Amino acid sequence: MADDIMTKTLADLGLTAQRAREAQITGLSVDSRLVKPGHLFAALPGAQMHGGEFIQYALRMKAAAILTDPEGSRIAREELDNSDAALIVVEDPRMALAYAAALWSGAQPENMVAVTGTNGKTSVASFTRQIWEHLGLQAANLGTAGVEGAYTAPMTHTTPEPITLHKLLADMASAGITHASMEASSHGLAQRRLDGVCLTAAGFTNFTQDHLDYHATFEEYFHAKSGLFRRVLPDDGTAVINMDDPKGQELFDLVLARGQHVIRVGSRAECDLRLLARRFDGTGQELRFDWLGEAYTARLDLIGGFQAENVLLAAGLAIACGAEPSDVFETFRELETVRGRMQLAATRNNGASVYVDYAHTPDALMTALRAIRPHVLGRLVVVFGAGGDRDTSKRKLMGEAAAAHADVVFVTDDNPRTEDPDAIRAMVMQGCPKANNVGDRAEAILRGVDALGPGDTLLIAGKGHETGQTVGNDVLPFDDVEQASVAVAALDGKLA
Ligand SMILES: CC(=O)N[C@H]1[C@@H](OP(=O)(O)OP(=O)(O)OC[C@H]2O[C@@H](n3ccc(=O)[nH]c3=O)[C@H](O)[C@@H]2O)O[C@H](CO)[C@@H](O)[C@@H]1O[C@H](C)C(=O)N[C@@H](C)C(=O)N[C@H](CCC(=O)O)C(=O)O
Ligand SMILES: Nc1ncnc2c1ncn2[C@@H]1O[C@H](COP(=O)(O)OP(=O)(O)OP(=O)(O)O)[C@@H](O)[C@H]1O
Ligand SMILES: N[C@H](CCC[C@H](N)C(=O)O)C(=O)O
Ligand SMILES: [Mg+2]
Repeated sequence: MADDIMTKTLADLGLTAQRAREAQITGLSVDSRLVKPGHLFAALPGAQMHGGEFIQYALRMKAAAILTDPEGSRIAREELDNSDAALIVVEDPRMALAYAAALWSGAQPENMVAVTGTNGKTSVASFTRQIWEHLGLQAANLGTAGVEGAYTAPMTHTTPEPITLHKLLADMASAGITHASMEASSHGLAQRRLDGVCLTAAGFTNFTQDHLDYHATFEEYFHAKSGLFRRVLPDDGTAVINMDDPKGQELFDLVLARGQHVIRVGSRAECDLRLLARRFDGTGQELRFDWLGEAYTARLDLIGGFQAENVLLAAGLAIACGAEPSDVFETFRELETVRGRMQLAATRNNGASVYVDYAHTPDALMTALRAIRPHVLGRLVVVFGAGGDRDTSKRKLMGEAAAAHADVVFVTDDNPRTEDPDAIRAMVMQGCPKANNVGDRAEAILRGVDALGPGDTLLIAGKGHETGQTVGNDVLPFDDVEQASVAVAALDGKLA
């Protein structure tokens, strides 16, 4: 059975070697530690170092080809000169790798859509998949929470690097998945991870602060996101844009200049899918909207106005892939909240509710608190923290958002990673000096639940679906939904 190992030539992978050397490629890798004999090793320019530094190790592991940029080939000139391996030097090796990975793995689900934006990617990708499922299609979504739907698999990244991504897409296609929605993170876009994906449509949710640890400026962060429309979405693709976001118009102008199709979503008069009115109640909301001037009403069993925006964007993506609009709108009442996004986690004996949400940016925290407010009769309590080894400038802003939009605030730990948790909380507290500072997250949740009287609501923000607390390099089991039940059980004498 050893001879069933797949091999491809460089030409099969769309690559041309210098010095006209050919090679039979047995696999692709970006990490020298994973190179096997016959692999193509992509030596990429990194944030910490240049992958060119590792070409010597890849050659020692018998890599058959090296893909890199002029800098990488300069770093390893001597080793490359003394080697038989084929050498491919291009200006953008990440882009070349993305296409090579697509050609290596072959198949993708026929209808692929991607969604970018600071907040809402996972939610939109999930709602799109749920709409497709209700229309009887074989569908999956992939991103922060792994692959979900008619095909499931764990994932370690929101947008995995291309070798992993295309292996997954090929496996999904061969399992019969015809429709897939994926998240395009700004890291993924900046690093060309999804450039080899054949998109039918691409969606934009919103643009606010996050990841300023990775992107040097706001402009660079937006430039990475807009790459989905400038570069990845083909000329005949459809852009689905939330026009309520201030960046919506800029993207609309961009896709119009490229001649792509566009579906505008939002509450503004020019929108194709336009939200006209909504009414909130205890368990969800009623919507009135129109599609190209024709009016519809629908019920959503989802908490929070922003969920309606996410659902309409998902509807736009499904329509862009050919679904009948009125059939799409019929599915709205069936849509379920994404795990850890405005999820009702527990209810106290006095009727007070506890929600878990993944808000981990200043804007998301404000949005989540404002979204819950119309459902709250009494006080709104929040428990949240900010992640370690991540954008430090968002911490104080998150504190300010909590102080401005909640009545009682508990600042706690959220994945301190390798940072000092006390120092992270101190930075958050600068934005909400009157808050309670409780490092232990379980204790903070217990105290948050204890503070709830009749009509009050607690929002536990920041970890959503996560099942661990990362302290140093250890991941300790921790689940906000579970902790909410434990706290309610302890205080109200219920079984957890
Ligand atoms: C910050 C970031 O995105 N880093 C990615 C980047 O690594 P880097 O530029 O830092 O790499 P480096 O350490 O400088 O090394 C340069 C090159 O040498 C290679 N190398 C390194 C060491 C070695 O022994 N041998 C070797 O070959 C590395 O694989 C790399 O290709 O390029 C690597 C190869 O493509 C990625 O694996 C790596 O993702 C890391 C694992 C990561 O954690 N990324 C996170 C931040 C991320 O992408 N997150 C987003 C979601 C963000 C969000 O929306 O919240 C995501 O899509 O998941
Ligand atoms: N349309 C929206 N506008 C503003 N905030 C939103 C919106 N949708 C979701 N949020 C907030 O952002 C949080 C994260 O939502 P979601 O996981 O869908 O976003 P994401 O873009 O996938 O995040 P990540 O960058 O971590 O992958 C939610 O828990 C909610 O608080
Ligand atoms: N994908 C995001 C998730 C952040 C979630 C929050 N719980 C944190 O750890 O900061 C990140 O890695 O920045
Ligand atoms: Mg996500």
